[in-house]
Amino acid sequence: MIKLKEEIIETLLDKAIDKAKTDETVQLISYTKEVDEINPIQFFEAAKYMSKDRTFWTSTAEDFYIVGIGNAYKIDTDKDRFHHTEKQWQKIVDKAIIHNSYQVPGTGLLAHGGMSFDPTKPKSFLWKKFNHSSFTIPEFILTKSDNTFYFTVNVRVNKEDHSLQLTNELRRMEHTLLTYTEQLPEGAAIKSKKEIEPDKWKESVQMATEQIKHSEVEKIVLAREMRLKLTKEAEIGVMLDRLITTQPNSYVFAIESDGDCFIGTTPERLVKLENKQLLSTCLAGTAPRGKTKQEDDKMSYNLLHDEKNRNEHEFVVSMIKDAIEGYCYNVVVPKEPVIYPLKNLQHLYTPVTATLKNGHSIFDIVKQLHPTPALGGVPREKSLAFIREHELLDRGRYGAPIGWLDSNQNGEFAVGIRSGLIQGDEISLFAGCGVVKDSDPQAEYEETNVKFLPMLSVLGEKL
Ligand SMILES: C=C(O[C@@H]1C=C(C(=O)O)C=C[C@H]1O)C(=O)O
Ligand SMILES: [Mg+2]
Repeated sequence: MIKLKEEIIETLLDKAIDKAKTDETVQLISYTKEVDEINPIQFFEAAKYMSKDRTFWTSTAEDFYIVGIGNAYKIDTDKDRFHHTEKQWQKIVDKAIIHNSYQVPGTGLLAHGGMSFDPTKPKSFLWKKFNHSSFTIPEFILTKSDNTFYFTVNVRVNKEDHSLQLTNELRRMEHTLLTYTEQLPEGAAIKSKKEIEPDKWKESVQMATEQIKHSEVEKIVLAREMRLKLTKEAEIGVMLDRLITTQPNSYVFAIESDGDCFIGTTPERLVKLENKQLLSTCLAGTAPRGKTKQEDDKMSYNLLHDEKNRNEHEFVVSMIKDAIEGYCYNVVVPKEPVIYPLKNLQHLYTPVTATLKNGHSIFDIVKQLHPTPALGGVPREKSLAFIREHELLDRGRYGAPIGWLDSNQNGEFAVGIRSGLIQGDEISLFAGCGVVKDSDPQAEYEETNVKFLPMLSVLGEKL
């Protein structure tokens, strides 16, 4: 195994401190080395008392993990978020001293974070700890890719720093993070559960169908909230661990912000970019899973041939295709969706592949795509206006882009659904569904119930 020699870190730090002295600026150093196998959940847990800013990301199908601890830099903004974040990020990348000999996507200097669903909506009390857009460059990152483990340190250096002192401090933190062996604590369970105004929500679905029948609006996604009280403070590590083992074909994510935590297990990829190759996903149209193989196959067949669900899905496909065409070439869209099976439900799925044109970034694509009709509606502005007026919820980060990007222009964003906001011993869960002209409020209500299950089940709810 190649390990970065400790002297190199010291040399890098010396170089950066000298530069900080001459330029009168703060320098950002990033160095990456390969380390022995380590469980990403343990790495996350090890930092429990070290930082209130931890980030967790995995794609369970690919066994790919990024876990971030602390922040070397934060790009936070409420206004003009794509432009501002991209400009800041580019500035940081241009000036940083990067030592990463691996070039593996998701290693080295990277930003991890997300945005709110609707930046025009004033922030409510529920989401007080989350800005409309916030990206962290973690101080310590563990990346697992192709069964290889990488440890990255991003450190800010100023002219008063001493390289030996800093090296010792970093070495101490590294030791704590990489050698933690405590068992996971006992998870919290559900003490009480409250659906927020379910009848009013069904009325809003009815109203949406009326609007769809009588105007040019064709689809509106409506979400609702369930508030849980737990037996003790939520154990984020335990929840992540359980989500990973129970949710195949999904992303499992967590973003902490000053003690609150947005957590979830979403199957919905917004965009993945690797060496200019782009993959986006249309995911809309839902059925439960069958109890037997035969019943399951029948439900898949019915979903694939159901006009209402195909309609819901098609809106997403045509929008994503239109949205990326100006930014990409070689856009390939299969003609028919296939089934995307999850533990508790199944979706219609169409993957879209393309090659990103030079001069564009993952932010350009996220900006174009969000919100897709899988979370907003058709047409975009009119459906958003309906949501703003009638939804009984501040979505905050629910349904919004969450993900990471590295300094080599790779990155991945998912849509933050099947998710919840943890606040100590309470959690708000969110679930929504695509309302079209022939939606039945009771059936949509039941669809949202199934979408709550992945999060409820890791808190001990028996299915
Ligand atoms: C809105 C959610 O999911 C979205 C709505 C779907 C639908 O209505 O069929 C399916 C997948 C997602 O695009 C959610 O899970 O909260
Ligand atoms: Mg649906």
